[in-house]
Amino acid sequence: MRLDSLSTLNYRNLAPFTLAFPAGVTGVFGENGAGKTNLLEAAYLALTGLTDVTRLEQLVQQGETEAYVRADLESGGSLSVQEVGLGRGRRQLKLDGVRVRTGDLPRGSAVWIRPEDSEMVFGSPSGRRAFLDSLLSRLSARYAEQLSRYDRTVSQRNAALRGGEEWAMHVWDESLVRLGSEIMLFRRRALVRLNELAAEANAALGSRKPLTLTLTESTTPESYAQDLAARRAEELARGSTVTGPHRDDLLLTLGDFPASEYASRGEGRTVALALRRAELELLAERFGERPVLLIDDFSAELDPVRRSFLLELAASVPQAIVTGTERAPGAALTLRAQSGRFTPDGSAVQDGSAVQDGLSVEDGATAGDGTAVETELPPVAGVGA
Ligand SMILES: Nc1ncnc2c1ncn2[C@@H]1O[C@H](COP(=O)(O)OP(=O)(O)OP(=O)(O)O)[C@@H](O)[C@H]1O
Repeated sequence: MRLDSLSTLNYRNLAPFTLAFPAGVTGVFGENGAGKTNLLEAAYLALTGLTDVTRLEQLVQQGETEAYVRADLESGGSLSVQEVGLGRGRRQLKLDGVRVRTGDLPRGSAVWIRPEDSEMVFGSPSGRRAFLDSLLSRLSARYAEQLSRYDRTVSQRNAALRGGEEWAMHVWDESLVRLGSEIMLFRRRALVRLNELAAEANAALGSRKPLTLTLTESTTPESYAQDLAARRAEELARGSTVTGPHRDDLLLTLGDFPASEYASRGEGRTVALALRRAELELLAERFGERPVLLIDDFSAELDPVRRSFLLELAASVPQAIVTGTERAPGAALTLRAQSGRFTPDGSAVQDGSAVQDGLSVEDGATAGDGTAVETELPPVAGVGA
């Protein structure tokens, strides 16, 4: 998978641009607040259609009402264009000019490693479930579909519980058991390979304690219906569904103990990196192509083993974008980030635009020859994805 170029307009603090990326590693360095994370976030959104920001207007530059990102991609020898238009609570996706849903975009196109990944280890079960569900949804469109049906069923069932509609429960239970059981079985199957890959990555990170991933399930496919019936009174009293895969956890055991409670900060960071490498390898195995790797703030990684692991991982994929407050070693291209603008290292910013060795940094509405570049804002009004 290759990101040939990325364009943004009105995206957070980023000046409008079209950036061409070479194969290999692109290093982006600059001071705090320069827009490095925003660049990776925009790239991830354009590549996958995904964002974990719930209030989409946060992604739109202050003072503007709509934003736009576009990725020109190369995959298996063919080219495609993915566009995302953002407005207040709205997201419109296009693939080669045609409106699509997130699931219609290539699902193995990018992996994003961030400093806050440690929260997966130390935070609540919902963060670990989100990691698992997001990965499995990308591995299987069927999983994504069934999970979204299951989540809708839980919400509707909760409303019925709050309304005291005990008489309707058998209908909700039937859907819940069918969808929930499929989700549990899929998770169990996927976990076998995920576990192997995470253990390998943990060892490659020099950890002397083995890493094991297990599911802690609140019920099983075999006992789900009985468990729901047994907890009916409690559920009616609480007005919520208390058993099922939406309550499960991905237990990360390092050595003999749960990492969430016993790991040191550094060990937790190692576990988080192992999970991300496992994600990358699983997507590569599933789709037969290595994703674009986005690494945010490699320079925050002070441990030399983890730092070289990150840089080696970046070198193991056809293309990676690596940000930091210092230059990434071995980069094919180095960009300096400054106030939402990106210029090749060493080149002067001229009227906000620069061109060097196949890289073009085009600012605003005109390219070098004065013609319009890909920054026209597509209509996003009245749509949702
Ligand atoms: N919607 C928005 N409109 C305008 N500016 C925004 C918006 N959202 C975030 N910003 C600004 O973008 C700036 C750059 O943030 P970013 O996280 O990309 O910096 P960074 O270069 O990664 O910094 P660090 O090295 O500290 O991680 C921040 O100063 C933030 O206030």
